[in-house]
Amino acid sequence: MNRAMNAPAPTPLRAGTRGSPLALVQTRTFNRLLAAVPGAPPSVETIISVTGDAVLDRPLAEIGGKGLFAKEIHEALLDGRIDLAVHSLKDLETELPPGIVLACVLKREDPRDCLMLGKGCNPADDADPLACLPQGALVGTSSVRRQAQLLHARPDLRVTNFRGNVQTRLRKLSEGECHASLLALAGLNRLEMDIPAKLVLDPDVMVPSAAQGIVGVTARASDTALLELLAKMDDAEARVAATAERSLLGELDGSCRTPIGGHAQRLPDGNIVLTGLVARADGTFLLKRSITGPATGAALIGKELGDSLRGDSPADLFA
Ligand SMILES: NCc1[nH]cc(CCC(=O)O)c1CC(=O)O
Repeated sequence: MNRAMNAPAPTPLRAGTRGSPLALVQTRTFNRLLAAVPGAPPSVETIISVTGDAVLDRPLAEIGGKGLFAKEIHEALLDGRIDLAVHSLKDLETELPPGIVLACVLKREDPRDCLMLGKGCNPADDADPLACLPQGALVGTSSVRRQAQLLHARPDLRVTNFRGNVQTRLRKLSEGECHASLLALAGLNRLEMDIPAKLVLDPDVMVPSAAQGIVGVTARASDTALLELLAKMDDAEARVAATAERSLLGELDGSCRTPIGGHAQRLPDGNIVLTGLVARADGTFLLKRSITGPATGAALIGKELGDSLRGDSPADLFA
C-alpha cells in the first residue's frame, strides 16, 4: 500500500506567537526542531497580536508588565485557536493560568545583557566594564532591573525610558539621544544582528532576568499526546536553570516594578549555583546573594534563595 497516497496528511499544529521579529525567529526555530522529532506533525506559526507590542512609549512596568505579552496568547490556547505557544520565557509569568503548562524549554541562548554603545563610549577598561560610560552618561533602558544595577554601580549615570527594536535604538544612539542602551544579547544573537559597538556584561556585573535567553513552549494541560511529544524537545540543562530562576522569581513575588534578577549556572561538580538580586529602581538599595545545591533540587534552591533575599529586603519592595 502506498501510504503517501492513502494516509491523510497529519493536521499541522498551530504554533501561536507574537508578531515581533524575535518572536517569529524563535517560533521558526521551534518548528525546525519539532520537524526533527520522528513522527511529529508539521507546525505552522499563527500570529497573535498582543497589547504589549502596540504600546511602545511607556515602560512595561507601567502598562501592566509581563502579563501583557502572554494574556492574549493564553486565551488563544484555551479557546483552541492555537495548539501551543512559543514565548521568551523571561516574559512569561511564573504562575501560568489553570489549564496551561510549560511543556518544554529549548536550549538556552546567551543569558547575558549587553550595552549598545554610542558616541563617547569606549569599551576599553578591563577591570571595570562600566568605565566605558562617561561621567553622567545617559543610558536608555525600560528595565528597572538593568536601571537599578547600573545606578547602584554608577550613581552618576542617568537613565531614560527606552524601548523599541534594535534599529530604533541604533538610530537614537547615532542621533545622540543617549550614550548607551541595554538589551539582552540573546535577542541580538537570535536575530543574527551585529551592532557597531557593544559590550557584553558578565552576570556578576549585571545579573540577568530569570530565564533570559530561554524559549519556553506552553500547551494545554489536557493535551496529553502533544505534551508527550513536546517533552521530547525539552532541554534538560535549560530546564534546570529555568526551574531554579523561576522558582526564585515566584518566591519573591515582586511587582514588575521591583528590580529582580536571577541566574543559575552549572558547576563542574554537577551542582548549580543560583544568584539572586533584589534592588530599588534608583539603585539606593541592592542585595545580591548566591546559593549552591543539587540540580535535582532546583525549585527548592530558588525558593530558599527567594526567602532569604526577601527577608533581608525592605518590605515595600514586595507586593
Ligand atoms: N523584555 C523583552 C525581551 N524578551 C526577551 C528578550 C530577549 C531574548 C531573551 O532574553 O530570551 C527581550 C529583549 C530584551 O530584554 O532586550
